[in-house]
Amino acid sequence: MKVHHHIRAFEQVLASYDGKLPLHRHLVVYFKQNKQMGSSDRRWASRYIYSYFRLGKALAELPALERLAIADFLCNTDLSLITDHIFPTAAEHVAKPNEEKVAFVKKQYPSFEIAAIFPFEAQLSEGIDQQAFLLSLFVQPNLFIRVRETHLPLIKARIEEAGVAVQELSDTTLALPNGTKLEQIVTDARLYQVQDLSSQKTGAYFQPQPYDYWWDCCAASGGKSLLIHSLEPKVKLLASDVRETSLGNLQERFIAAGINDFQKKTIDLLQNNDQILHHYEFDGILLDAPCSGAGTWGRTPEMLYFFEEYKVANYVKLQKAIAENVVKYLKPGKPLIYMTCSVFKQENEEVVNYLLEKFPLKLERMELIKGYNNKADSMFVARLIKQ
Ligand SMILES: C[S@@+](CC[C@H](N)C(=O)[O-])C[C@H]1O[C@@H](n2cnc3c(N)ncnc32)[C@H](O)[C@@H]1O
Repeated sequence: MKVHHHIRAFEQVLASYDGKLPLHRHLVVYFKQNKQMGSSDRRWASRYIYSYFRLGKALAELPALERLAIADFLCNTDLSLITDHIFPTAAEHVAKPNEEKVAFVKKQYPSFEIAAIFPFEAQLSEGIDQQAFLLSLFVQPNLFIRVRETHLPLIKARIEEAGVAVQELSDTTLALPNGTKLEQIVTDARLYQVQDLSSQKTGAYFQPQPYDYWWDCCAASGGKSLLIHSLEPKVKLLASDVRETSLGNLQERFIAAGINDFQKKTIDLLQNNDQILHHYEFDGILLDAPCSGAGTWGRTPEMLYFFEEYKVANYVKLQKAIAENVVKYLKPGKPLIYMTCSVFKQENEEVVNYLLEKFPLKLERMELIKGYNNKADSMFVARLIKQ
């Protein structure tokens, strides 16, 4: 029977995964090693394993298959063979709104609490609607791209011609269904950057001026560096990160975007860097800090499933230490932009409060940019001015 085939495929992929690699990378390797799986098998196995992790830590006492049947029901509007087999009473509710589906699960499984999906004691940042945030974890976020205002009509038209539902969210932002093979539709990679909606919105806090010298001190592969450059192409940039390989990707992305005038350096901000940086003074610093990533777990639900709360305190230590090491290179009157993709107050407002107490910084404004109503990530951003 086909359902047993589905069950076996799910159980095998679940057993193969230990949470160490990102799940999408693990699946690429797993499917390569399991060539007998056809495209339909791969699609179902991916759907099952992602849905399974979206249930986070809820109903942990149930056997994996029962949890999967519930999770797959909550995350999808069509019925899977496994849900139909294990949780048949759910069939008539599968296309209903999520609030109703949650209420239905609660009726069948009285121990089900939606808050148990994300059961951390650490508080959420100011302004987050906990219920809306939790429900958003059942939904895969969109793919967002940032484009030049002048290119937007052409790019949008091409995507529409390819039969893909595209939404125009601003003069420079388009939203597409996740999984869209954009590189096959818009073949010139210089015309767009993949960047989450909330991440794009942090740009409103940067306000660079022409010929300013900015430092993106946790640059990774350059998402924020490219954003600041698009806001002010005459900005001078130093991009650094502790990971050299990320800076290699950054360089490739910059060159692909036609940008050649930037510096990059491998710098560990937990060390004393006065030797390398003593003569540097910046007009602005972007500190997109390493964090729990809890605002992005809609994209990576495996992180939600495997996350252990003690790690929040470790990230906070790292965030404070990195901030301490960069503020001294900022000119007076100029901004430090502190950002995380976390929803935890400890990593956001509490780090900002610590910085305000410890350094001559003044808070201009801060915000938790909520992505959950737009099928996007959530990000925190604060603009602090050195006195
Ligand atoms: C949230 S990511 C940055 C994302 C990036 N700004 C973007 O927009 O794509 C945080 C980065 O901090 C870097 N990082 C972690 N510890 C660091 C350290 N001790 N010194 C410098 N960078 C560090 C990580 O390698 C990671 O690339």
